[in-house]
Amino acid sequence: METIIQVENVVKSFNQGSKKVEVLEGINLTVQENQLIALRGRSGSGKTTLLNLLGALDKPTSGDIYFKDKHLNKLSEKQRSEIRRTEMGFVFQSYGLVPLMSVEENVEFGLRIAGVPRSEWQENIEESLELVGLTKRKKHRPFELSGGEQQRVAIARAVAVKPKLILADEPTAELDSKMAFRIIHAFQELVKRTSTTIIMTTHDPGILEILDHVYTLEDKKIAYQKKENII
Ligand SMILES: Nc1ncnc2c1ncn2[C@@H]1O[C@H](COP(=O)(O)OP(=O)(O)OP(=O)(O)O)[C@@H](O)[C@H]1O
Repeated sequence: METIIQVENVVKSFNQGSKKVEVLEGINLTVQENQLIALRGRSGSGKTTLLNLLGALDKPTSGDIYFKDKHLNKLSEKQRSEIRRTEMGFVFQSYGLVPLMSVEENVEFGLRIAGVPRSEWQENIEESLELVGLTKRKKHRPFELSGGEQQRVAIARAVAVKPKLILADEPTAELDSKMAFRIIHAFQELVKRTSTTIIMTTHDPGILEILDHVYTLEDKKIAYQKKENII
């Protein structure tokens, strides 16, 4: 099994006014490919901060993060952006959809910038829109959709690329529970069928219960949660 993410002694602090606030302190984490991982923790515990570091959107104050064999902190901004574009998918709270593009064009745009061969676009678009239940809305533009539907477009856009790593910040937050489980099952299928790894944050006890790998951020540290202690 290939290690996709290796985090070693990562510390992250922010300057808030004249104060330096430490959010993460000595984080160590190894993630293998083909895993679906949930990250939980109370509001403000640093979940988004950690996802930003794993996705090379931000740099740790100290410590090392490796994506496959690449030391993320040592890469140039251009190299980091190239990795984000071609090997990672993001489902973040501001969905980053292009307002002038329809649902299917937004997904297609994701495939284009990730460098997926054009011959695969149509099938990937159809498959990913079907997964999130938006086939019938594919001609609509984001402003015609609800928050939950926009969230599902962002999920389809990430899933369509089948990247090495998907980072998803509360991807099911705005969905009803039936749709939330549908998305989680789609994630489970994706990690089973392709070499994708998914790291998602969630507070939802029903979702935490069905996932095999749950990590908790608490007191600036991360801990692996044994299945029987999750809820
Ligand atoms: N750019 C920043 N500058 C200053 N402080 C920041 C910055 N980003 C995050 N923080 C602080 O870091 C802490 C952790 O924030 P983060 O968003 O990672 O938490 P979270 O666990 O994702 O919370 P939530 O569940 O509410 O989304 C918070 O106290 C926040 O104010």
